[in-house]
Amino acid sequence: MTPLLVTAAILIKNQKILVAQRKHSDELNGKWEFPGGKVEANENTKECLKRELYEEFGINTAINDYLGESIYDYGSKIIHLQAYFVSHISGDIQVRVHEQIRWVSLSELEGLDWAPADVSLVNQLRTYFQLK
Ligand SMILES: Nc1nc2c([nH]c(=O)n2[C@@H]2O[C@H](COP(=O)(O)OP(=O)(O)OP(=O)(O)O)[C@@H](O)[C@H]2O)c(=O)[nH]1
Repeated sequence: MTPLLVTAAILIKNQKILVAQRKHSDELNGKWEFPGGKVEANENTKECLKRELYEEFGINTAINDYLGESIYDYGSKIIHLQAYFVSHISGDIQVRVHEQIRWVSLSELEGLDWAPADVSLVNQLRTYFQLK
């Protein structure tokens, strides 16, 4: 099975990280994730992330450093997540596709019910900021 390439945004403001909860109707039923989505045929990962953040929240962003990746086998599909640090450039956040969003501190990340593929990214983020 070919892994699906999916991007994820680490958007930090006032030392809080933006996290988003998938809809309860969704396949990952209310799990928390870093916003982003599937890379389309005509774009690279950074272009994908900018597009997804505009579609999901109506915001313009700049895509910065690469954090890392997580490859997770859900059984029916394999997700290859690639995460980047992102800056919010303009536009007020409108929650268009998620159940809700939250701004959480690094230490609060661990208490959320994450999509399984994201657990490794959360750990990488904590390591990046040397919380482990
Ligand atoms: N965006 C995003 N997707 C994730 C994360 N973790 C994770 O397992 N996924 C999975 O990766 C896939 C990406 O789906 P998506 O629904 O966000 O992407 P999309 O907007 O391009 O999809 P669509 O066009 O089908 O609505 C889903 O299967 C989702 O369950 C994450 O942190 N962010």
